[in-house]
Amino acid sequence: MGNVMSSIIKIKNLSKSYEKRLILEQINLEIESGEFLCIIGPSGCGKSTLLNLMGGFMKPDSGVITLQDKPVKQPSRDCIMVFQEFDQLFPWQTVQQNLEFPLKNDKKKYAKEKIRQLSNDYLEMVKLKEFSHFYPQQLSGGMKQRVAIARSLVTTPKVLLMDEPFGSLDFQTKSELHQTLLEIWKKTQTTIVFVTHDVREALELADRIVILKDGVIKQIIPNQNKDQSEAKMNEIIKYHSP
Ligand SMILES: Nc1ncnc2c1ncn2[C@@H]1O[C@H](COP(=O)(O)OP(=O)(O)OP(=O)(O)O)[C@@H](O)[C@H]1O
Repeated sequence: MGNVMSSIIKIKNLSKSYEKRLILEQINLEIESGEFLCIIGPSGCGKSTLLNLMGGFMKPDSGVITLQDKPVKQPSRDCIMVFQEFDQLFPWQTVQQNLEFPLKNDKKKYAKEKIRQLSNDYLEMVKLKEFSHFYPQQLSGGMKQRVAIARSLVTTPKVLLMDEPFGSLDFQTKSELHQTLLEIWKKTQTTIVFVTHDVREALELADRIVILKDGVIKQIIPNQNKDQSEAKMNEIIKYHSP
């Protein structure tokens, strides 16, 4: 028989408003363990709000989100967020020190050698081994984002939440990062929830694409075969555009 899939995140009847303006209305969604899910939708439709709720950075007005069947009440090491801004790195620390920081503070109390080994492994995964002694200000935007991804994953969270992480990068850098991210995702089997307003980016990356609009999920489009044809693009744009 086929795989038994299990949901790692369950969102039930979730609503959220800001100052009486309803942003998300009765959202229901289950995210499978190991899945790469993209959320797309027009600007201001509540994508970041939904991601922040999943990460425990804010509370819903009603409804519930569970991570491995436990209600999400606050941010946790199991569910890490990567933002669009590059300046999440500590400027006074080298690339390697930035990567080792979360490991040194992890409740697993890694030995020194293990910390070095893990940081080296992840630097290799994001192809930045030769830059381990560089400081963030010596790196390009794309490189900083590679470090941010490595730092988020080095403590092996269950879920990675990414809020338009490549939004301000050029096309070439973006495609390189897509490849790196897909490689790491396959290797680590982390569940990834990725917010973007770029249809092509969603088609390149996602197993499933959630289209959010007017406070509700308009459609969920399967994309296991990463079909980037014009027909598929149009299928999404049909729901996505105003
Ligand atoms: N803290 C807040 N207080 C009041 N309104 C807010 C707050 N945060 C977001 N909003 C509003 O809620 C709506 C949804 O915002 P959100 O950032 O979730 O949208 P988004 O889909 O991520 O947008 P974008 O694609 O432009 O980043 C927007 O209209 C925004 O102005």
